[in-house]
Amino acid sequence: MGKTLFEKIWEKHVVDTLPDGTIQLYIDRLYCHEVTSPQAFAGLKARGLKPFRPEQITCMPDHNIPTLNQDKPIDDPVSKNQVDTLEQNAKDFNLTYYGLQHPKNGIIHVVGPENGLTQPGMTLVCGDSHTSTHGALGAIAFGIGTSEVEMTLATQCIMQRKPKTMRISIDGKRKPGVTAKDFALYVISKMTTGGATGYFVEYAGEAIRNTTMEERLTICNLSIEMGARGGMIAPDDVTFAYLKDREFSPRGEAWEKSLAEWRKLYSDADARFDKEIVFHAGDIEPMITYGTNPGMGMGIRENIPAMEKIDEAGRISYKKSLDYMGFTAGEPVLGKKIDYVFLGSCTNGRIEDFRAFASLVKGRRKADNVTAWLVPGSWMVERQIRAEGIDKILNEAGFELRQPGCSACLAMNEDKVPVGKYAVSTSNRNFEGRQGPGARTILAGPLVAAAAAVTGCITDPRDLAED
Ligand SMILES: CC(C)[C@H](C(=O)O)[C@@H](O)C(=O)O
Ligand code: SF4
Repeated sequence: MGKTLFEKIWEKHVVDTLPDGTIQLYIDRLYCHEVTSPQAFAGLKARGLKPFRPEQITCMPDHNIPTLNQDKPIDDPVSKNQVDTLEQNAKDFNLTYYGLQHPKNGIIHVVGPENGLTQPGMTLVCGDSHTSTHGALGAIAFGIGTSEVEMTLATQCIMQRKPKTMRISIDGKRKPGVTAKDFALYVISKMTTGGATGYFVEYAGEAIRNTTMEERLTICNLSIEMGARGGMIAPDDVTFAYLKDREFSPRGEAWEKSLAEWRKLYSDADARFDKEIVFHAGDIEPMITYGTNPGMGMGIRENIPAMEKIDEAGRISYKKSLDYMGFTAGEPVLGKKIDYVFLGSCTNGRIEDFRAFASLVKGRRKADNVTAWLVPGSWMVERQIRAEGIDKILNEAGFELRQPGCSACLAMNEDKVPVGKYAVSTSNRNFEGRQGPGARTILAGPLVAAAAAVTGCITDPRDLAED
């Protein structure tokens, strides 16, 4: 029987199998950020250990950093301490560190791929659930806890149970105006937030094959929001073209050698998945969420599901969720006034997202009732925005660019949405309080965010495109 993409990579990385079936898995890359690494480094130090493979570890602060005045000391003492601690740990152990304002700093899940650190066939971990993003390049990438960060620092291995495999295919061609974020929100709305728990997902099908590399990163990023251990896409010419000549990509003869290996990374025709699911791209509309988890999503023109449509057991929490959002079951969300727009995060903070946003706001003006935070996912994205003149288009439309970081995605810095206010956000989580205490988050792709930013309310971007 053939092998799945997941199995091909997994099997190459198995070091040992314990009597109880637990696998000791070799890890090619460990990424560390400031939130989930301090105790891991402290544990390492307490045991007198050193990182086993320091050259395979990259550290950078991203969660706590301000998006203005990054040249000044961080005001918030807790944030400052976390960032300083990561810098000190990286220094103590001689690890690669991209600190504040370093040209390669940014959100770890944006920086890894764009520098060619993440490559097909790798195993890769980080103390962060959205590590699933890196699977877009055809790698096994997943989030781990802090004690596992410590284990990986010390041994470059991790103890894991082999997850089940699931293939989610999206067949056919997408409609105009539908983005990768819409694919992801659609899939999660159908799967629910627990629908892929225990599985490692491979995305396949015509509509996936026809995505750009950045779109694939968006899709894999959201895998965790349906409970999946990770998500991945078989590498192909799109992947290889993206990786060619990136700073840490192999070069010359090594590139050719890697390419020959990478071309073997696909699921064989007779490979068996534990679960197969098929969706049709033509069914997918621009999406928005109306509730307090990423599975509560719908086409932007639809009405919020009526109470009768909800299982009786779920009605109390459904009502609670809508109450938090200030929405009523059965009503449309289209036309609702909003207060904030956040373009950014490891989901939609890449150059293509800024291009998409700019394409729609070009020649229009930011709505007066909207505060907009446009936060590039990294300095590399920021530089490209300027090189392409996108910043000028944004400025002319009344928008300003901020400095890179996680920012309002989880509001660990000053970028907090005030209580009761609505934010259309291109990030990945709309949990209660995620963007600030009492903040109300509506998840969407960059085009829906742009349409909201210029109209001040929830607007179908296709209506503007037809103006
Ligand atoms: C802070 C970190 C542990 C967390 C995660 O694991 O995802 C964060 O990145 C998030 O998006 O909620
Ligand atoms: S951008 Fe958001 S989702 Fe991504 S790592 Fe940062 S906090 Fe987590």
